[in-house]
Amino acid sequence: MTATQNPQNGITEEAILQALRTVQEPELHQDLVTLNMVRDITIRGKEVGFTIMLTTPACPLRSRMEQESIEAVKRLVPGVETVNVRFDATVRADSRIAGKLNIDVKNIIAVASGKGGVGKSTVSTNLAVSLALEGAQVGVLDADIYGPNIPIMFGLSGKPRIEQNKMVPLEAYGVKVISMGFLMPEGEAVVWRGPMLHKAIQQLFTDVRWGSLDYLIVDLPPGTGDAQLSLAQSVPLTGGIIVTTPQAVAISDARRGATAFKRLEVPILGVIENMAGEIFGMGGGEEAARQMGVEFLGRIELDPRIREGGDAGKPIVIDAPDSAAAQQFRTLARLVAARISVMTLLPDPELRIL
Ligand SMILES: Nc1ncnc2c1ncn2[C@@H]1O[C@H](COP(=O)(O)OP(=O)(O)OP(=O)(O)O)[C@@H](O)[C@H]1O
Repeated sequence: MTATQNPQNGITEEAILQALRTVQEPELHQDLVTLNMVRDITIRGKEVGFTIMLTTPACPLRSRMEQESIEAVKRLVPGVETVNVRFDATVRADSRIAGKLNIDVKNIIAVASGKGGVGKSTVSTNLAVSLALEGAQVGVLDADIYGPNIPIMFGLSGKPRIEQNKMVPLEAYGVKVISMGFLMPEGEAVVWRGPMLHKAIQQLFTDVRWGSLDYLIVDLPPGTGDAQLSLAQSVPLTGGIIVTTPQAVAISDARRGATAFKRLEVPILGVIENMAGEIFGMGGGEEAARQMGVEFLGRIELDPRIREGGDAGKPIVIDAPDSAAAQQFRTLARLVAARISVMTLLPDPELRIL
């Protein structure tokens, strides 16, 4: 930590840190100094500055922290006239992943649904692109062996290059993408079962040049069968997200999904209700989350532009960034990132399992 002390006017690094001890990180419920988030304090006359190191670039509460920090320093350190707050971010790594997989991925998030067609791939895609738009390093692993349509949603086609025996992910909108579809012979339906499936899924994690990733989003096949089991056994998952639609049938499927995650000891980040609106109604996802005792992460409304953009390889957060649905995806991404930073802070991973 560098600091220019200015003892003449009583403004010291220690006094600034003392003031910042009164500012809480709103999600983590501890102060900025205890969480080691304050860096590079500078003091020039009556002007002080420092960097707050966020645990995710997608932090939804940064303006609140900025305001509270400025107020605290001005109030508690006499003589300070100007406070410049800078932000930087390092995403914390999930301790369950570090060292277990031979890849540099900090967090692995699985997106699941009890049944097909509820918008799981749409959520995976827009969530990934939203996190990348916030400045995070993001990858998507399309493990949906029944309908690997992530490449279409990203507008990607062709096979990945092989470099030194590893696949190089294709890339769009700042997101690295690998799909089970790339491994399947074209036009052939492959029945992946048991050990074959297990091996194929594991390869998508370890035999790919992911580079450094903050978040790897895994689009699971719908349902709660072989593939999900295999995945949860092959790799440590930071958390799972369950996508549902507002209808009752979808909700009971979602509940099955939650039960499967719990059995596999995968922490549940929460439930997303997709396609909410006049046709399907709304509120079902929230009710399902309540019944399951997990967090409700939000609602994405039904918008034909989501389907059109998906088919054309242009996620709505890029194609119609000002639309309500795009804003809902952006908010969702910030919330998921915040939930993960809280989770990775917990000392005992067992505590995370709801
Ligand atoms: N909120 C929405 N509004 C309008 N259309 C949507 C919305 N969400 C998803 N869709 C459309 O619904 C269809 C199914 O979505 P998607 O492929 O994401 O579902 P899925 O659950 O991944 O399905 P699968 O089980 O086939 O993998 C797609 O055509 C998609 O564009």
